[in-house]
Amino acid sequence: MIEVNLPNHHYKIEVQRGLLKSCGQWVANIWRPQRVAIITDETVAELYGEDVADNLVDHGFDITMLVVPPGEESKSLEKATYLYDALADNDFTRSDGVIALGGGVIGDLAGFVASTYMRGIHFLQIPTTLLAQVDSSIGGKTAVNTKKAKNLVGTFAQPDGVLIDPNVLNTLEIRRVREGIAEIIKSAAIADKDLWNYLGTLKNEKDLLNHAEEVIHASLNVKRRVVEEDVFDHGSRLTLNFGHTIGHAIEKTSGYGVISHGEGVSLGMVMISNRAEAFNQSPKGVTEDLIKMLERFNLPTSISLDRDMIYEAITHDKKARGNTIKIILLKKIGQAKIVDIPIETIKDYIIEEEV
Ligand SMILES: NC(=O)c1ccc[n+]([C@@H]2O[C@H](COP(=O)([O-])OP(=O)(O)OC[C@H]3O[C@@H](n4cnc5c(N)ncnc54)[C@H](O)[C@@H]3O)[C@@H](O)[C@H]2O)c1
Ligand SMILES: O=C(O)C(=O)C[C@@H](O)[C@H](O)[C@H](O)COP(=O)(O)O
Ligand SMILES: [Zn+2]
Repeated sequence: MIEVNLPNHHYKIEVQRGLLKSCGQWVANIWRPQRVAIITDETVAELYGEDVADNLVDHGFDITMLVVPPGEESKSLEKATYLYDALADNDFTRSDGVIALGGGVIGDLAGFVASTYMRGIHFLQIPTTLLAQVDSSIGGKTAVNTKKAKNLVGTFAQPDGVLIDPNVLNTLEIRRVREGIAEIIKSAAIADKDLWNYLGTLKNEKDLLNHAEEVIHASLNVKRRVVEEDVFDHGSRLTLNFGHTIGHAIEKTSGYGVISHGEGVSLGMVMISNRAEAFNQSPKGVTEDLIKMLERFNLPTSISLDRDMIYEAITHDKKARGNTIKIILLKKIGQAKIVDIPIETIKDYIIEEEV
């Protein structure tokens, strides 16, 4: 069990194989019996929806299932509006709660809806992808995308608890497993050399899944430490955005969901490090180390893209302030730094041709 201690909030993350089957008891330890909306997507609903709902009913909860289509396109204001209406139609009040059951899309969307419906109702996270289990379910960033940019509209809102059952990863497609690994590699690269070295002992994605509990714990601890230090993203938390400036822009310009979040982060980490190395802002060899680690888990490391389109998307990045933007670079493997540059200069970090 991991505890997250924030200035005005404290919650527990439980990581245990098979825990989903007894989630009713876990929820009952946090909430008294009440109305609960399970927000999920069609794929996850089919696989785990009934088990979770039945278990909660057995513990006295009154369940409403709210299901959206799977995929990044559901992280939208349109789906948020659908969910607000559904909560109101089912008479949800501020003493009721939301459970986000799914990947990062569901976590971000359900967290956003819970934190804005009636100015905020309680929510829990039950992440079902590796990415959500190691990154998005903790830390309290919620968001939806707009036509202009990824995660343009969102809140900081912490869950009352996070339940992680690594067994659910058995049904995950391998491409989805890789996406989670991209965020794990990011966490190791910015703040945990031991985790980096450990990842280097694993053969591939399947081998990593065999060691899921250790890897999930280590990644969560990186994120927990960073979030506890800077919950509102004013300073050190920005390092969790390594690879995301260009990554988010790639996701947006490819059409949400075509290049996934994890793939964008993988490409973004390589691109920014490659240029930083050329400009003597990161040490020689760091990009090659990153590429080797990403390739070990079959993540993409190069792409052809349109610099102007990527630049336009980056101008809406939340790390921009006036005419400058903060970028995240590696000081070395296991340590990151935040560098302020004029926003136009980001063009020098965007490589158009496949490398
Ligand atoms: N809030 C944060 O701190 C944070 C951090 C990282 C990423 N994110 C966001 O997370 C999103 C990406 O999350 P994701 O990669 O989990 O994508 P996702 O939620 O779209 O899930 C990927 C796919 O896996 C399916 N799925 C989920 N669980 C499954 C299971 N156990 N078995 C079989 N299929 C399953 C889903 O239906 C979906 O089709 C992005 O929008 C990204 O911006 C947020
Ligand atoms: O929690 C954070 O802080 C992160 O930056 C984690 C990222 O992996 C995640 O993708 C996050 O949603 C990005 O946030 P944003 O502020 O760039 O929208
Ligand atoms: Zn991310």
